[in-house]
Amino acid sequence: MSAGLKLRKAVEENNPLQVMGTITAYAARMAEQVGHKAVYLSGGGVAANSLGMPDLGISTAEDLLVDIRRITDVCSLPLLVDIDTGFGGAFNIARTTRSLIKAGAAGFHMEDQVAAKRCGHRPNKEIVSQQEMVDRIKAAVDARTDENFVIMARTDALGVEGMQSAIDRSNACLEAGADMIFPEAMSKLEDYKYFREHVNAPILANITEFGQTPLFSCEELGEQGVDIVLYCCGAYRAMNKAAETFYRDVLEKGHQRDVVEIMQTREELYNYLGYHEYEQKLDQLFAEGKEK
Ligand SMILES: C[C@](O)(C(=O)O)[C@H](CC(=O)O)C(=O)O
Repeated sequence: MSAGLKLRKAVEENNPLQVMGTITAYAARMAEQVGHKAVYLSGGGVAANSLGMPDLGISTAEDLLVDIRRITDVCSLPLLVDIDTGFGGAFNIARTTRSLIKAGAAGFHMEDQVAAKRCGHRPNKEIVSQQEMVDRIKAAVDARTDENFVIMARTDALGVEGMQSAIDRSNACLEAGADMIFPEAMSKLEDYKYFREHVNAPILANITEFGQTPLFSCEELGEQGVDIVLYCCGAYRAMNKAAETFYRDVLEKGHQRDVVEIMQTREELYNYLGYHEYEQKLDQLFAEGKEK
């Protein structure tokens, strides 16, 4: 079953589907083993984690592809990827689409911001015309080499032009062949319901911390008709806070004894990695040589 089909099935079977942001291959392994059904690669996450840069359209498709391949190599869950504005014109979007499929991604979301984009929860966003966004979607649909690969249109119009524009843009994208819709930065719970009633396709709610959207629960969102709940950066933020605590504590105290309790143990790490199985394999493979 292709990754895209896996994602479509997961959306159908889970109401709503929780999609977990996993910034690294190891985090994806953890999310899978904890029991999640789908994972996500955040554009802001790649910029911050892999490049040490802000989410302002600085990363390239190749930056993303490196992280995608690492994740799909070790995690069998469908991976949804944030491709910002698609990394250029129609031919670039086509290339991005094909490269993501080859790298094993299940789908992407592409947005209607201008190329010099901002995080969706920041002020002063600018969006391209509806026609330009429709052309972006058409380029991706036309380039798709797996018809089940999910093309999700993200619209940042709500905070710029209002609800009606977000609905109109989403419907235009669906007509152009998009499969799912991501209305960015909703602030009211009932807006999801209204939006879903006017957009006949699965919709994603991005429940990102410290942004415009309150931390609605999965149950509350499900009641509004939301199909997918995205936790794009939560685990990453938690990891970063823990790392910062470690750095500060060791600097201040000259030892790490007080922060050991917030750490994952060596054994836990090894279990997620299958370290002991690897070791056994190594011993089996080279047993003969050792006996001599
Ligand atoms: C979804 C998002 O594009 C991301 O990069 O993960 C960001 C998340 C965030 O900044 O909290 C977004 O623009 O919403």
